[in-house]
Amino acid sequence: MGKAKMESYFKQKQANDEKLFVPYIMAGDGGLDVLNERILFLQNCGAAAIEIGIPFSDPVADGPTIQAAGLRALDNGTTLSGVLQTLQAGKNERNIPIILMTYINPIYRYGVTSFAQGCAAAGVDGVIVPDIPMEEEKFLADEFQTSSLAFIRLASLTSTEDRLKEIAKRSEGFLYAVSVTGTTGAREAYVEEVKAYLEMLKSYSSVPVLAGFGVSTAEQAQTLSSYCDGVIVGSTIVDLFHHGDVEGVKNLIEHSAQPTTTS
Ligand SMILES: O=P(O)(O)OC[C@@H](O)[C@@H](O)c1c[nH]c2ccccc12
Repeated sequence: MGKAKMESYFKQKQANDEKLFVPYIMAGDGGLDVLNERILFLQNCGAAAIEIGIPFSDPVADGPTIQAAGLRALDNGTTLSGVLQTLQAGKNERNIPIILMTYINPIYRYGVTSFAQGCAAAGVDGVIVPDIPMEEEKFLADEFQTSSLAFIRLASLTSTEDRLKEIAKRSEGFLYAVSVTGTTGAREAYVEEVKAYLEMLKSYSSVPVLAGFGVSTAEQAQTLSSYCDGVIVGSTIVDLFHHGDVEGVKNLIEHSAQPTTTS
C-alpha cells in the first residue's frame, strides 16, 4: 500500500475509535517458512500493522528476548534477501501495513537503493532504522521517499522538547514513542512522565503516536493507549510464538483493544 495508503488506513481506524495494536515479530525465528503464516494469524487477530525485525548480529537497542530471537533466526540462515522474497510471496494475502525494523548495517550491505526498491516490491509499507540519528538520515529519507515507503521515526524519553518536536514533525506512517529508557523487553511499570511525554508528542505529530518498549500485558497496553493512539508489543509476542502459545497472542491482542475499565 505504501506510505499514503498506510496513513489513510490508520486514519480510518481512528475514525472508528479504534486504538492501534502493532505486534513485532522477528523474521526467521522458527524458520522463514512460518513468517507468512504468522503475519496472517496476527492480521486475523486484529493487528493494525505488523513490525518485522531483520535479524542482526549487533542489535544495540534490543534486550535479551529479541536478541535471542535474532540469534535463532541467524542460526537457521535467515538473510535480508530471504525475508524480502518471503514477504513478496505472501504479498497478495495481506491487507494490513507491513513495517520492517532493521539496523543500518544490513541496509548498507544490501545497498540503500536496492533495499528501498526491494521493500516496495515485497509490499513493505514502512521502515524503522533505530541507529540512524536525524542529522544523518537524509540519504535514507530520499530513497524511502522515491519508493513511497514511510520512514518511521523513533522518539525517546531522554530527548529535549525541541528535538522531539522536530522528530514528530518528520515522522511518517506513525511516530514510535519509545516509552522507557534502555532496551526492548518487558517492564513492570512505566515512569510517571510517560503520560506527559506521549501527550506532548501527540500535540506535535500529524501521524498516530504509538508507544513501545516494555509492554507485556493487556492492562499496560490499555493504559498507554489511553494517552496516545496505540502500542507496539515485541518481546512478549516473540516469547509467546516461541513457546507455541498462539492463543496467548490472540488473547493479548483482543484484550488490549478493550477500553480501560476503572475499578
Ligand atoms: O520488546 P518490547 O519491549 O515489547 O519493545 C518493542 C520492540 O521489541 C520492537 O518494536 C523492536 C524490536 N527491536 C527494536 C529496536 C529498536 C526499536 C524497536 C524495536
